[in-house]
Amino acid sequence: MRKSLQQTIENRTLSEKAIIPYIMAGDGGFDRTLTAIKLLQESGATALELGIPFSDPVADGPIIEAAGIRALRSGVNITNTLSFLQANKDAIKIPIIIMTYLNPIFNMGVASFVKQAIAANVKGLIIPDMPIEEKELISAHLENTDLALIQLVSLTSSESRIAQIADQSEGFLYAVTLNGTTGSTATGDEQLQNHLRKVKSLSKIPVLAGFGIHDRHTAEIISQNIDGVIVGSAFVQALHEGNEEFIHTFFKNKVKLF
Ligand SMILES: O=P(O)(O)OC[C@@H](O)[C@@H](O)c1c[nH]c2ccccc12
Repeated sequence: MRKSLQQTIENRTLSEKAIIPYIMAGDGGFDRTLTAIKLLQESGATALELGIPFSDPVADGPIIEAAGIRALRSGVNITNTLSFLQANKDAIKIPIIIMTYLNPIFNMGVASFVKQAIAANVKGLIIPDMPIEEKELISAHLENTDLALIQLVSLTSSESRIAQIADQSEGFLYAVTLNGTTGSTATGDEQLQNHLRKVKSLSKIPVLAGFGIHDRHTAEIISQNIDGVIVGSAFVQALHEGNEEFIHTFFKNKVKLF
């Protein structure tokens, strides 16, 4: 089933690339998260990746880890994040993608998690510590829903592995641009461009790149041969510091922040 997240990404203006910011749920309080979501959607974000704070965020670098610690300290978890989304469903116009590790989902119970995510109008899921071989644990609960289970390919995945993962991904395919944690620095060098061209050629669904994309310039270079980018640490940092200028520059506009 082709899920609506894929359609949203394909429907963007042809000349434009999709931009999906990642932010940490409840960093600075849920009021601030709502303000940030409104700002980003008005600025032109295609969708939003919302991270659930977790005590052992293996894929995350220092900026997102610190945001996670702030959120955890103020009591943010998967349940109150979904309640927050459900309560603000009408104000949130862009598709929300939840990024969480497997453990919090299992703690909550997969069926109950899926039910509440759907009630909160969540459109996508990124679960970085779930290998594709185990996706049935979640995907069995997603049949006939509009919740897309997004898969990741890494720089070291073989061609046949990329093809296999692309085939099973929903919404879009997430191409990780570096071997490391979030918040490192990616460059759009020729080797990466070749890799992304290859990923794009092996995928029937849109391809977005993420990890280390820290400014507009890098986003433009990296998205040349694919459909768009995901940008986390740079937005998390800018929002934490109240740095409106960074967001204006990234989206090339002037929507008011706080
Ligand atoms: O922070 P960066 O370098 O811009 O990377 C994207 C990213 O933050 C987001 O997609 C993400 C945050 N935590 C993750 C864990 C795994 C995969 C992806 C993510």
